[in-house]
Amino acid sequence: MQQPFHLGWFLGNSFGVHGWNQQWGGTSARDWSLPDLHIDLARSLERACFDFLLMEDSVFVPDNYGASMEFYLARALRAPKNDPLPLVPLIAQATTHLGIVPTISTSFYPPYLLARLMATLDLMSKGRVGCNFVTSTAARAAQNFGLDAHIEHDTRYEMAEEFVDLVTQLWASWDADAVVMEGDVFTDHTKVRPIDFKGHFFTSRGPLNTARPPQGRPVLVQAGSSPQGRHFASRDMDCVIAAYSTVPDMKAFRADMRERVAARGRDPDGCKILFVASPTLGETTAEAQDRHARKQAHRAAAAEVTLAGMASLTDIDFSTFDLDAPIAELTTNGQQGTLRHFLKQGATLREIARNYRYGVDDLVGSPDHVAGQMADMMQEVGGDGFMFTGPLTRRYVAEIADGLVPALQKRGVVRTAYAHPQFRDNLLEF
Ligand SMILES: Cc1cc2nc3c(=O)[nH]c(=O)nc-3n(C[C@H](O)[C@H](O)[C@H](O)COP(=O)(O)O)c2cc1C
Repeated sequence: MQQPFHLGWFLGNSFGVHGWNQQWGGTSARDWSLPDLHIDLARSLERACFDFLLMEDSVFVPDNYGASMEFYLARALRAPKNDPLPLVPLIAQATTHLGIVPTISTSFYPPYLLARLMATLDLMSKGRVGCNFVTSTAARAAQNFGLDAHIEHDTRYEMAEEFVDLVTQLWASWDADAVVMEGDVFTDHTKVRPIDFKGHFFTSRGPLNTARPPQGRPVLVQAGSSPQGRHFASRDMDCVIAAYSTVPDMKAFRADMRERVAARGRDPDGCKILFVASPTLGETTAEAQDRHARKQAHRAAAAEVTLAGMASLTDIDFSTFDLDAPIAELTTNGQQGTLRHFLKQGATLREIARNYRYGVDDLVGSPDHVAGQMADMMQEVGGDGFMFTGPLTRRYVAEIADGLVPALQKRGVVRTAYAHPQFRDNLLEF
């Protein structure tokens, strides 16, 4: 009997514009700033017993392609985009078990504010939130927060580790049994303590002025893939998400992460590793193959969209490069692991744009066929699950939640019911 695996949904472009100029987009582009599409998504994921919904975020309008904001704004790529945090309580109200993971920048968020905000959300949702920690990667983002240039890549991760140290201590500044509500006493003051945190980057006295989060601390998630990103993730994270497109790359990442987690004195099974996947489904395998071929042809014809997307993640203006010249090694202060994965996919930029796979992209077929492919892949990789991602339309969500997941459930490889009320307990269940 195969060990079951976990399912998450990685919502790229988060609370931005979805479905604009796309078939099956319905009214979601016009209604982009309303929460309805996200709430529908969350309800579908819960019906399919997903562990969690992760909402990406970024805090800048890109101008990395052609030194102008035009490419991005004209196509609604990355802007406009609302802050995803206000969606969290709305989704929590609309669901009962789904984990909800907004993205937080450790480079720009004041740690005390973040600790209080996440504790509040964990209390409001009775223990169902998590936090995707990113260091933010764009110079433009840094400039929105008063810096001339972004903090150096590895230093950002040192800050991130200290940030997590501090917020974790703030969450623990109230004992679990501090609120007693006995006689005249609401809170036992002996169970609430200052933390007097004095780090290299951050200082905070504490304690938090709200109570301890029900999970002790929200579920901690991270997606860095450089050696520094992996090192950061290994100390505290409950879950690491990664975008690789081949089984050997997935296996190598998993083995490396588990080694790093063990080297920190932790049980490697305490840190779940989930891989990004975008299946293409059809009622028959032939129909799915046809859809996949059209998707690939579309990508090959729209090289600029791929290159502009990568430009905004790496601060490299690919519009200035010869698309057919051999591509040299490039360096970035942005997303280093992502750039490395991108450059591996061809000899020239045109070839890379044509071939580019963000995650596991070649799962193609009927729901039952893809469920078999995914089960086999997880068996080979060793765990711990997948993060679906793709163009957010209600049609695509239904294909995954109401087509593919029931096929996975039939095979017994994903859960059919939640065993626990809280997010971390479900994540660590198997
Ligand atoms: C699935 C996934 C989701 C991510 N979500 C975000 C995000 O919401 N915001 C962000 O700034 N970076 C995001 N990243 C980027 C990572 O935080 C990280 O910068 C990137 O993977 C490169 O790793 P490195 O910085 O360690 O080189 C994401 C990466 C992956 C693979």
